[in-house]
Amino acid sequence: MKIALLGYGKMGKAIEEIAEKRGHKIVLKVEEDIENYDLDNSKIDIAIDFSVPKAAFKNITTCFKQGIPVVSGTTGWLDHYEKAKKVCEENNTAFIYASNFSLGVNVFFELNQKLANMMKGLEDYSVEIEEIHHVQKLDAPSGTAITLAEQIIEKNPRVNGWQLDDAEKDEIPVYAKRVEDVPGTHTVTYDSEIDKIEIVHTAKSRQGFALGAVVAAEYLKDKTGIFTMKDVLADLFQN
Ligand SMILES: NC(=O)C1=CN([C@@H]2O[C@H](COP(=O)(O)OP(=O)(O)OC[C@H]3O[C@@H](n4cnc5c(N)ncnc54)[C@H](OP(=O)(O)O)[C@@H]3O)[C@@H](O)[C@H]2O)C=CC1
Ligand SMILES: O=C(O)C1=N[C@H](C(=O)O)C[C@H](O)C1
Repeated sequence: MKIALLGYGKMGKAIEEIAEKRGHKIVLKVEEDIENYDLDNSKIDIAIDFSVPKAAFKNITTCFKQGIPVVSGTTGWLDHYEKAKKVCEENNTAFIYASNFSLGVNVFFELNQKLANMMKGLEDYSVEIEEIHHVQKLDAPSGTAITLAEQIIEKNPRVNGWQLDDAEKDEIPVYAKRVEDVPGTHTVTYDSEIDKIEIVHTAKSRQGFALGAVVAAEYLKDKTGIFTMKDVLADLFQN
């Protein structure tokens, strides 16, 4: 595949390494906030966007308007997700967004939903989420923590929302910590007077995120429509 990397920071570089190992070619690297770059759809099969929250929507929709499918992992821009989907559909191309492309985190998401379903009737337990990331991270809480919170809200009718730090009784408090060099740790805790249940995912490097994004790009390349990591994993486990 000929890949355009929109964002060539920590993740862009990790994706380049894995994509090249899997036989793909990086044909464009957009490293910073530049106004115009050459998106020639005859030279690009797919774009992978890991940039910054304020640039993601423009990067993604510029590709769609050229008929280029997009894998996006940039977090902190999701207020515009529905609009991005519309532009994708209008231009008959393809899109996958995931707050976390790591295969391990996607298993963790399944676990979180199952646990939320089991805990919804147990009123003595409160629930909270903690995420820890490196100090350069621009957004808080992480996209992954928001996905975890949304999954719990969907399963548990006693929970009506989430808040960073101070939450109301019917909301999930989400705590965001910033520590040098941490790639990403997420913990969901259910606590009662009697005991505590915790599930934790600890990324040891950025390799898992990068591999998942390249696998998603391989899945998306010749498709049309809006997909999620659930589709990618279903395809992976089938083959
Ligand atoms: N979904 C997932 O699995 C994961 C998602 N992420 C998310 O990916 C994003 C990138 O993370 P990370 O690589 O660590 O961050 P970095 O800051 O290391 O990289 C982002 C890069 O994007 C560049 N950039 C700025 N403006 C633009 C623009 N308009 N177009 C293209 N690139 C631009 C930045 O340049 P400059 O420094 O000059 O501003 C920087 O080099 C974040 O939102 C993060 O949360 C991260 C890991 C996994
Ligand atoms: O910025 C990061 O580094 C990460 N961002 C994603 C998020 O916001 O959830 C995914 C991962 O945790 C690393």
